[in-house]
Amino acid sequence: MDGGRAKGKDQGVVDGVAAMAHCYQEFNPKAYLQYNYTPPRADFSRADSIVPWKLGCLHRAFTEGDVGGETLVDVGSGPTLYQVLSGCELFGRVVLTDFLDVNRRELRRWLREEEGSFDWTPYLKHVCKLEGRSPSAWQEKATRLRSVVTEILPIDVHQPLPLPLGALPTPGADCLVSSFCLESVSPDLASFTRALGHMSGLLKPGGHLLLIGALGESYYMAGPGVRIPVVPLDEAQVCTSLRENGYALIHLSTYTLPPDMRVGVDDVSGIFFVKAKKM
Ligand SMILES: C[S@@+](CC[C@H](N)C(=O)[O-])C[C@H]1O[C@@H](n2cnc3c(N)ncnc32)[C@H](O)[C@@H]1O
Ligand SMILES: O=[N+]([O-])c1ccc2c(c1)CN[C@@H](CO)C2
Repeated sequence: MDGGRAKGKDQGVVDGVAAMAHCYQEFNPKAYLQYNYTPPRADFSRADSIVPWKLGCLHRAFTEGDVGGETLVDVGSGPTLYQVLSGCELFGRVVLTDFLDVNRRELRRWLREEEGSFDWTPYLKHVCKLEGRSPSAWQEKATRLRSVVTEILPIDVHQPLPLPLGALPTPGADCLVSSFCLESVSPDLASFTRALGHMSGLLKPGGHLLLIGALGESYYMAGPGVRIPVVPLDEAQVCTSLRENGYALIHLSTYTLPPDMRVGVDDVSGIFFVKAKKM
């Protein structure tokens, strides 16, 4: 109770979202990259490593022939670029987005080839191999990526209009990709579903959504002592949220973490990959 009045549902929503935003003030991009995007989770010599699985899903989804257009938006990019390594070959305009300036600055560091940026070379080489190209084509891919990433924008999926007005052409993006964002920024399942709806407002009807997320995760570490709560999801909840937001599911696949991929930085049990179409 606040001042003797029962808090309305809306106030509860505002408080939950504000609490999540507060958690993210301590997000440490370098630590996050170290925890999740280096071996064993990013071990390209292991068929059962998480990152090669994600890159394989993205490669297949982008190269089946039904996805295309001008604009690809990545929602909640964080400090990572792997999400668009396949998509960058299909779209003339790739928009990266994140809630935090520290992450947007980390992305710019790589795009501008500045000192101290994360080394995405193994990822570029792996995706070139998936594309049937020589791994030595990784520099071409890096050049392509740098040429099509036109903006790195602030975003808030809890706002009905998550991006600055005018950021996208009127019909919306041709394709959205988002990974580990919605469930790790929402206080509960209802908020996750609402945020999916807000995000979908960025996508044109008939456009495609590629969504990667955590299953059964209740927290993750975003730096030493920085523990961020996560909405624990199961596949059925993901499918229900998609349906409630007007998506037709095209494909859902899941990955179950082997014991040695559980490295103490979260309690995630599985990963889902969704390809869906906005009806
Ligand atoms: C778990 S990280 C995911 C990063 C990256 N997409 C990946 O695949 O690893 C979640 C990201 O969501 C961002 N975020 C936090 N609050 C957000 C909000 N309200 N709207 C959009 N993104 C938000 C964080 O800054 C962080 O970069
Ligand atoms: O194994 N991974 O590739 C990987 C990458 C990113 C993340 C996870 C696992 C699990 N936790 C989420 C935050 O909710 C972030």
